[in-house]
Amino acid sequence: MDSIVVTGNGPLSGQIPIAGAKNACLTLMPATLLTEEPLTLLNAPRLSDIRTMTELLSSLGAEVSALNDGRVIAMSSHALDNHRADYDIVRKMRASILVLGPMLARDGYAEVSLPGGCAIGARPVDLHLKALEALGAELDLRDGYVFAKAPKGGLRGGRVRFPLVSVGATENALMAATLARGTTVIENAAREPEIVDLARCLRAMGAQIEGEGTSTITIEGAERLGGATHKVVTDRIELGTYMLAPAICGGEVECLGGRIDLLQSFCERLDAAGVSVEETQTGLKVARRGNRIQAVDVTTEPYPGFPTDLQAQMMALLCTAEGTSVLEEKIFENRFMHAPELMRMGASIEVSGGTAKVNGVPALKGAPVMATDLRASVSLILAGLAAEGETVVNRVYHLDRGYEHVVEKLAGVGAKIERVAA
Ligand SMILES: CC(=O)N[C@H]1[C@@H](OP(=O)(O)OP(=O)(O)OC[C@H]2O[C@@H](n3ccc(=O)[nH]c3=O)[C@H](O)[C@@H]2O)O[C@H](CO)[C@@H](O)[C@@H]1O
Ligand SMILES: C=C(OP(=O)(O)O)C(=O)O
Repeated sequence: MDSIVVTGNGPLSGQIPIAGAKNACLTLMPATLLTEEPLTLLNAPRLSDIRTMTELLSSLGAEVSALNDGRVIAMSSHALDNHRADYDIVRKMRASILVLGPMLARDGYAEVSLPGGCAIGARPVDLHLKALEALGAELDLRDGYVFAKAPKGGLRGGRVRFPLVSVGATENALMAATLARGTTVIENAAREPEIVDLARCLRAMGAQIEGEGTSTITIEGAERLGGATHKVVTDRIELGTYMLAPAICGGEVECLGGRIDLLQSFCERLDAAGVSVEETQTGLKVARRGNRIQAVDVTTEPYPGFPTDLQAQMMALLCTAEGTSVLEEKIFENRFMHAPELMRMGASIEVSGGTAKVNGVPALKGAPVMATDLRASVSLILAGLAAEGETVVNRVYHLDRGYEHVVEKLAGVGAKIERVAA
C-alpha cells in the first residue's frame, strides 16, 4: 500500500485548482438512470469513488465513458439489463444506495444491497427507505438487500417528512419524485450545495422542482425526463481542505474556483481563528494573519452549518492554536479517529463522546500515522505540513476516494510532499 511522506517546510505560496465535487458527482451520476437519453457531466473529479460509481452503473447496463482525461463523464442508459446493485460494489461506497430511487422510479423495481456501517458511524438508510415508501414503494429487506417495487402505474407523489436532515435520503427522494405521478413535497430536506446542483441538473433534464436549497422541496412528477449536459459544482470540501494549508503553514494560497457562499460558516470560523479569506476574480485568497492561530470552538451541523467533512482538517489546524478549542461532532457518532493519530504527532486532545477538547501546543512533530477514513487522511497530511520533521501517512487508499492529485497540488504551492509506492 502506498504512503504519503510530508516534511514540514514553512510557508506556502501559489495557486491550487479546486475540482468538481465528489459528493455532487456521486448523486448526479445515478440521475442517468432516470432517462434513456444521454446525460453528460462536465468538471467531474478524477477519483476512485467516481470509478466505483462507473462500475456500478455499468453493472446495471448503463454506458459510462470518461472523456477528456476523466473531466467529462458521458452516460447513457437506454434500457437497464440488471436491476440489482450487488454487495461487492455497494460495500466499497455507501453512495451506491443512490441508484435505488432512480431505478425504482423508472422501471418500477430495484434490488440494492444494504450498505452497512462504516468507520465514521452506523449510517443506516432507514430514511431513504421511508421516503420511497411515502411515494408508494413496497419494500422487502432480505438477505442484506432491499427489494423495492413500485405500485401498478409507478410511484406516486406524496409527502416526505424527514425527522432528521439527511443528504443522501433527500437526494434519493428527489430523484424518485421526478418520475412519480403527481406532486411530492419533501420537508426538512437537506440544503447542501450538492442538493442544489442535483436539482439544477434534474431541471435541465426536464424535471419540475422548486425550493432546492431550502428545507421544503416541491416536485411535480413528469412522464419522462430527457438528456442534459451539466457542470458539476465546485468541491467545497476539497476547497476548505486546501484553504487550511496556508492557515496551518503560513504564507498565502489562492484556491482557484473557490467561493465563500459554499463555505460561509467555515469561513467565519477561520476568521475567528485569525485567517483571512479574500474573494478574488478567480477564487479565494487565504492567509494566516498572525504567527499563531487562535483557538475557536466548532460544532458540525447540516448545511449551512459547519460541515462534518471539514471537522478533521479543522482539528489539525487547531492542534497548534493558542488556547483550547472545543469541537462538537453532531452528524456522525464516531468521527474523531484522527485524534489519536494527531496525538502521536504531539497534539493534546481529549475526546469524550461527541466532543473533543484540543489544547493547542506550540508545534507538532512528524511521526508515522495511519489514515482511518477519507477526511482523517487529509487532516494528517495537513498536520504533517506544519510538523517538525517527517510524517508518513499510511493507508492512503482512503485519500484516493476524495482527493485527486493531492501531492501535485500541495507540492505546487511549495510543500515538501511525495507519494511512495509500497
Ligand atoms: C456521498 C455523500 O454525499 N456523502 C456525504 C453525505 O453522506 P450521507 O448522505 O450518507 O449523510 P446523511 O446526511 O444521510 O447523514 C446524516 C446523519 O443522518 C443519519 N441517517 C442518514 C440516513 C438514514 O437513512 N438514516 C440516518 O439515521 C446518518 O447516520 C448521519 O448521522 O452527507 C454527509 C453529511 O453532510 C457527508 O458527511 C458525506 O460526505
Ligand atoms: C464521508 C464521506 O463520504 P461518504 O459519504 O461517501 O462515505 C466524505 O466525503 O467525507
